[in-house]
Amino acid sequence: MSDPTVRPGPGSASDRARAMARREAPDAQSEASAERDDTLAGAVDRPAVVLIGPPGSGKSSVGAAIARATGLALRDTDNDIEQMAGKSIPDIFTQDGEPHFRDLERTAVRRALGEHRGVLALGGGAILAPETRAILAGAPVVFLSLSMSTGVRRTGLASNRPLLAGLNPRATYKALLDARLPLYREIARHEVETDNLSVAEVARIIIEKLELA
Ligand SMILES: Nc1ncnc2c1ncn2[C@@H]1O[C@H](COP(=O)(O)OP(=O)(O)OP(=O)(O)O)[C@@H](O)[C@H]1O
Ligand SMILES: O=C(O)C1=C[C@@H](O)[C@@H](O)[C@H](O)C1
Ligand SMILES: [Mg+2]
Repeated sequence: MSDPTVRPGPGSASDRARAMARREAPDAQSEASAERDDTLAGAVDRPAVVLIGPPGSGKSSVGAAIARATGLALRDTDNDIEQMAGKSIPDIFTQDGEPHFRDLERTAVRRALGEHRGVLALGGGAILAPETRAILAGAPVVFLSLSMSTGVRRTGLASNRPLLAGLNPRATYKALLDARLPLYREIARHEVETDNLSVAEVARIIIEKLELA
């Protein structure tokens, strides 16, 4: 996978973006940036890194570790969706249904891509939307991959993942992986296999690959 932005020169757009991200509040949203929403999504130098992967792959925890280590701001579109809806993700699924959740998610991802310059963690199913895959083209997307057994273990104790709440989590997780793997790989610039790595190790690999520090 080629990556034209991994080795930016001094004073490059990426350097400026990182400097701005350190100054910016994570969810600062000016009127101007709201207007830029549609036009700038997909621009190559924003955000600094976009994390994708199935539930439990570590997008939120690795994102937080990268943010701590680099000083970049962290944004997680799952949090943005909960703010937009004024309720938790399980409540959105239960009360409004998955299609409504996916609508909110498309909007949240488009906004975040247009205005956030730091570390961006996406929800596990965000890449299901063709529109989202299209606007991710050119962004520094990192796919955190993992096996079914690791995914089931990491998500097993959490009750906040409505898609995995069924009777047979292993089969559900396998079906989810099978359906999504080609989509994650279609848009990823880098893939980090996380089964045998700690959160800190995954974060360090990404920081080095994308020269974020
Ligand atoms: N590389 C890792 N090694 C060990 N534990 C990990 C690793 N990555 C994530 N975890 C643990 O797995 C759990 C799920 O991680 P996390 O919430 O970051 O996943 P996620 O990709 O954001 O999931 P979701 O799509 O549901 O938001 C957490 O308890 C986290 O500490
Ligand atoms: O994998 C998925 O489809 C999801 C993952 C989470 O991050 C949340 O976005 C939501 O629970 C759906
Ligand atoms: Mg998460």
